[in-house]
Amino acid sequence: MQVDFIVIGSGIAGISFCEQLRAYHKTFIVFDDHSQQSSTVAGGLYNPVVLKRFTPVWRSKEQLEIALQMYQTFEREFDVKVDYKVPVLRKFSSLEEQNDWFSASDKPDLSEYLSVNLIKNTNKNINASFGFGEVFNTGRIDVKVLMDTYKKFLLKESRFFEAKFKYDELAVTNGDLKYGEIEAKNIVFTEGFGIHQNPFFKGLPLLGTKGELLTIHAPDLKIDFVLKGPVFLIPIGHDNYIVGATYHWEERTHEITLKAKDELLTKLNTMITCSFKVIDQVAGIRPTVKDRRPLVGKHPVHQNMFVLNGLGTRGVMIGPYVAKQLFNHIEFGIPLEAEIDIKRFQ
Ligand SMILES: Cc1cc2nc3c(=O)[nH]c(=O)nc-3n(C[C@H](O)[C@H](O)[C@H](O)COP(=O)(O)OP(=O)(O)OC[C@H]3O[C@@H](n4cnc5c(N)ncnc54)[C@H](O)[C@@H]3O)c2cc1C
Repeated sequence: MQVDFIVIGSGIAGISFCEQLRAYHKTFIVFDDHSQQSSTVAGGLYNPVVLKRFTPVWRSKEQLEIALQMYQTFEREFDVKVDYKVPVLRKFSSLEEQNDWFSASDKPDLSEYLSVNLIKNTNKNINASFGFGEVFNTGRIDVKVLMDTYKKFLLKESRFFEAKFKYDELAVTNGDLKYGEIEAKNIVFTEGFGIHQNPFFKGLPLLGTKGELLTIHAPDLKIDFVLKGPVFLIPIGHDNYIVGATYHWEERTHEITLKAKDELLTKLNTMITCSFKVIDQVAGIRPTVKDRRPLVGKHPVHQNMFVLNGLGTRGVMIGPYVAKQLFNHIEFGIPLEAEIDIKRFQ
């Protein structure tokens, strides 16, 4: 079998890159062994503002434009709904925070994202005496539907190998790539935290930040917006809500922990007063990077070997943006932005 690309990983990074390949009619196959689950568990939220400090996300405008276009195309092509345009309300915990918000909303790079109206709380099940500020251009991608749909599509086309990619079985001779019976012009690694097993790129400073989320069932809560307090509370339908997430830098496993559950429940209990039941808990490792920028680029020796990683805490927005840059770089020779290029670590 001959293909233009082998892609290792079918998380948000892998799917975003494959969507570029599909748009340009490239042939490709995908390997995934489900060894990482950052995308599988992700809350799927996109939001152009850092809500702790009221600053814009790096390249927020460009990221949103490219990402929303990709999800829209995805919905059209595969006839599924993945993009839910849900508002995010930031809960204020003091008058000082309200003031900080209103001075931020005056800044040119934030004014289109932060509402200037103070929203009063009218829901008796929410604790928010200082009210909320609304963030515009936010939403939630149903990453599970995105991934399931894509896997089904790839399986139908016989392009999906549900197997571990064994790095030592990749033969690289004079620039030709061969893996078993497969000959490829290029290979792109989108393995998330799995990069640490990859002999070609494991030297890159991917740190990894474990995160855990709960799903709760809260029939009395009745909110149709994302509530941001000490944690996010994200409505997902049927009176269920995602609560999260935690950030832990020392543990690097996919095990759920009681410690994280307690931490999330303690924070949640400062936000809502009604009763609820925890119905699920999940964990994953975010592919975070030392300088908080993605890891994109070409292997220093093998010219047809590439990496697309380091999507960090915001894969939904940044994935399509960097996938497009990598594709344009490979196919049209357009230089990568210096800030995302792995050359910065060489
Ligand atoms: C708890 C939690 C909540 C989050 N919430 C959000 C959110 O609300 N919004 C947001 O934008 N981001 C969120 N994120 C971050 C987001 O999940 C990541 O940025 C994103 O999923 C990274 O995608 P990825 O494709 O790079 O990596 P991954 O999702 O880890 O995908 C890598 C894939 O490669 C496969 N793989 C690895 N090695 C091999 C191999 N040798 N052979 C075959 N397959 C291999 C793995 O099985 C995996 O499927 C969250 C993350 C966590 C953990």
